[in-house]
Amino acid sequence: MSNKRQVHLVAHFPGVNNLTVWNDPASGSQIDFASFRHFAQTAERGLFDYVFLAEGLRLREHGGEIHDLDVAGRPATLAIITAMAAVTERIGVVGTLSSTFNEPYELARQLASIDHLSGGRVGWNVVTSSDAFHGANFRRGGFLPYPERYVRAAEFVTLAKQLWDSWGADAHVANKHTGQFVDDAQVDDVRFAGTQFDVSATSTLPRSPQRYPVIVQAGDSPAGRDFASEHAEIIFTRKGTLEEGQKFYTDVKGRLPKVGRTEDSLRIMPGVSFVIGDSAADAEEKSRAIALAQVSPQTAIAWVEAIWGRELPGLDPDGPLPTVDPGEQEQRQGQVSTQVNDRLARVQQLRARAEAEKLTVRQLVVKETSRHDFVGTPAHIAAEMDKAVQLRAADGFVVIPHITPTGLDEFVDRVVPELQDRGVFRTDYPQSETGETTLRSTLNLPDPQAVNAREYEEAIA
Ligand SMILES: Cc1cc2nc3c(=O)[nH]c(=O)nc-3n(C[C@H](O)[C@H](O)[C@H](O)COP(=O)(O)O)c2cc1C
Repeated sequence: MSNKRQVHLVAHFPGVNNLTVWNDPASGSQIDFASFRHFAQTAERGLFDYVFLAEGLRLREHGGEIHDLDVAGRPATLAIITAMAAVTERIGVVGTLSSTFNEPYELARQLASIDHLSGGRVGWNVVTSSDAFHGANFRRGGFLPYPERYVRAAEFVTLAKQLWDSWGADAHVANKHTGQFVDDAQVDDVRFAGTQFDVSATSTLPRSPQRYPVIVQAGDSPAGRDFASEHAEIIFTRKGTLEEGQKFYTDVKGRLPKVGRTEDSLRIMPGVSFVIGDSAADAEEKSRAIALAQVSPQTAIAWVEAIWGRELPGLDPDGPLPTVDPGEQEQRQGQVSTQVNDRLARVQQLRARAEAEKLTVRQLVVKETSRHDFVGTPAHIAAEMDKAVQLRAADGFVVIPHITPTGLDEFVDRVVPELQDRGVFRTDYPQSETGETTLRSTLNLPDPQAVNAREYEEAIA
């Protein structure tokens, strides 16, 4: 292996936004297990670190109705990652699960179970979730005030780690001669009293192969970044360009020494899209066609209505932007990118862009929403990815195809060999001296520090 910094790759299952082209003839089901099996096995064939699922907790709405243009109705995360683990050997399985709406005891139990069942290949993307629209589905009946969300997330992860640590390494005795199954002295009761949780519990499970799932985080505020520097081993970010990436990378890695962590203990992985062509021109052409498929005429109108805060009957997607002033009606629920604080300012900004670049409604929405990060031949894409990693804009990428479930195939067949030829990507899954095959060992991450519960409780007292 070369001395160059190595590229990490993660495969994001498509399907939770308009970037997925579900009406392409090549697109398959987002529900059938065959889709998840194909995707996970393709990613494993490509030697990816893990397969990754985002999670939407409520169907999106537009004008008070289910938003009927986007993919909706995918099975729940924990069930899918468990099923994908069953049809793969080495690749990790990572799911997005909210710390605002779940309960630590139950989620810790589920994740430890999957860690056991998968031989130590599970990870958890800790998100705080976006708004009260999602919150209405839950017992809380709304949303946690913004400043408390990361407090809850930190308490959630701390309590979960105490539960995962509560069985000693040798507590599971199962001695057929003595008849002793469990060593009670090695199983601690967990008592946690924080501002969000008051829990007294005994874990029902022995320590799992990884002890803790690999912790991923997605959230960009200063509080989110602090949370990541304390708790996360991977950050999933949208900072996909070289400049944005380098700034983010320096900021987040700069927070680590303050909490006693090394640079290598946290990996930064932007989500990126790609379009592969036989030549640069071919790829550009494909990129334009995919962008148009991602933004149908109806999708363009719905997007503009969401920004304008009103219905816009009769709006021509191939004509100019509406001349009416924005309204006050929230059209879209459940999609962060269309929520605006100052509608008039946003509308003026869009009008200025449309005028300067001479864009129709649909062309403008394409420009605003469809960004293809890596466009070109396989060799070009590999070179650009390599460059971003060497220049510390990222440690690797969360690759997001636009077709379910076969959109990753071409990347694995054509871009992965180019990365290997450059000496920046593995040619096999690593074999550790101890024979470890956990996700954390695949990622080459250090063992995380055990949480000292007493210190934590003193700190928040
Ligand atoms: C790259 C990225 C991906 C995210 N994916 C999800 C997701 O799949 N499900 C979810 O509920 N929230 C997701 N979130 C939202 C976060 O949970 C969080 O609510 C949001 O980013 C606001 O937190 P912040 O102010 O720290 O950025 C994501 C955020 C980012 C930045």
